[in-house]
Amino acid sequence: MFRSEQLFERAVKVMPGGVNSPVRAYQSVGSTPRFIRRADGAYVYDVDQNRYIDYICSWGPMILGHNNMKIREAVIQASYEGLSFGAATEMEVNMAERICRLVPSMEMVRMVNSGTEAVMSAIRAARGYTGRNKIIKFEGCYHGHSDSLLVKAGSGVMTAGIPDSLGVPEGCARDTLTAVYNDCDSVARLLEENKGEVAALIVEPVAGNMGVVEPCPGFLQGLRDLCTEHGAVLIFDEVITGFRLSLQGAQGYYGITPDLTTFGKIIGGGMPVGCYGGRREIMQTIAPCGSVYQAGTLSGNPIAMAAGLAELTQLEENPDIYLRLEEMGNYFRDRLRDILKAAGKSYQVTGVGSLSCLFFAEQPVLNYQTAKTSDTAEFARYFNWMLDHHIHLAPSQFEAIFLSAAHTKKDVDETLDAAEEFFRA
Ligand SMILES: Cc1ncc(COP(=O)(O)O)c(C=O)c1O
Ligand SMILES: N[C@H](C=O)CCC(=O)O
Repeated sequence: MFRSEQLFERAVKVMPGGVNSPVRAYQSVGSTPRFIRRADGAYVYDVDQNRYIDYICSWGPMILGHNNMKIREAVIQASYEGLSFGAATEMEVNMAERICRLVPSMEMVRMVNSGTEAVMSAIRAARGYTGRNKIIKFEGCYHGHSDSLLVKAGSGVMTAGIPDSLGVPEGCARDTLTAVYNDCDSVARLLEENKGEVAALIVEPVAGNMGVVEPCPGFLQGLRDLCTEHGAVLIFDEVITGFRLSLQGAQGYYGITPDLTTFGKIIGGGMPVGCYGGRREIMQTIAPCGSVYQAGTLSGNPIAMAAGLAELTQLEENPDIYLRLEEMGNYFRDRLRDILKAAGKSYQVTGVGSLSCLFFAEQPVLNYQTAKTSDTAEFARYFNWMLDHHIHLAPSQFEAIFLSAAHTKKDVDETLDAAEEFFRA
């Protein structure tokens, strides 16, 4: 028996599903999770000494590749000074200044410890600022696991087919309205029907949790206009797209300015971090400036700030990384489309920059409903074939394929050769 299997046997006895986050459990692909011992560059290595080309990249933060030397050194150096102080530090000022300088819509920021916390806090700020309760989110978008956002959510909840989680009181979900991604009319209708009651509209500017679904031309601008017209706060959840599509995230890439933005794991270089920020007048409602309460014992943790700053510094100093990722992403998607065509398959390849997805769906994927037409059994077969060929994909049809600056053309070709063999077979 392999060591991963042995560990999984032990894990399921003491952890729900054997994991600390549901998507890792491989339930929807019917195999055993590989237990990862270490990672370097574009590769992860499991406890059975197998090397895999990794396209999870810790769900985004490893944009520079795993075990980046400068991030590792920054973490080691910071650790000599102490692991946590629960007090103000210079490092967190540096981080806040950096984010505000790089992302013009961020006039003020507050650091937190995860994407979930960032989004939950941004929603609270928007409610406090507007004095309204209702929010609009999109079916299939995932914004972490806070109560009011576990409504028709993507990611693990979509994979497990439980989009409305048990344990969320009816009252928490009642104020969450859901619209159809890429459909501004569905948003306009909700805003009209709930006139003067909607505090915020939250969107993943590129949806990355129902597979990858790009915004149609005009969609994000339409949301901007509708929010302005109805006095609702526009929140871009850039936990996946932030510092990935560009140094200014998706908002820079598409040229749309939200009122608030959430960032997550990528600003921690792999450490548990998130932040929310945006317009000064909204952020000044946060305690101790204002009466919207939000706090965190470990927020702005010095080790996490050091790691994040080392990551952002490298991205800022090497802007060609984004050009390379875009080129590599286009190459990956184009060659995959050619492979499918040659195999007579009409599956959908989507994506932008370093984010891609292969939907086992026959029709174009524009939203949650069309994403759900995917043949998930066929995806599972593909996933396991790729895993057997040492390619580490996200174990769900409804997650993204992440490229990093460490992936070479050889890695991508090796991956696509395995895919080609699968479709030929
Ligand atoms: C767009 C988006 N928002 C929020 C979250 C929640 O972040 P976390 O898992 O760090 O709580 C995630 C990922 O999980 C995400 O992809
Ligand atoms: N889709 C999620 C992150 O973006 C997957 C990570 C998780 O929930 O463990």
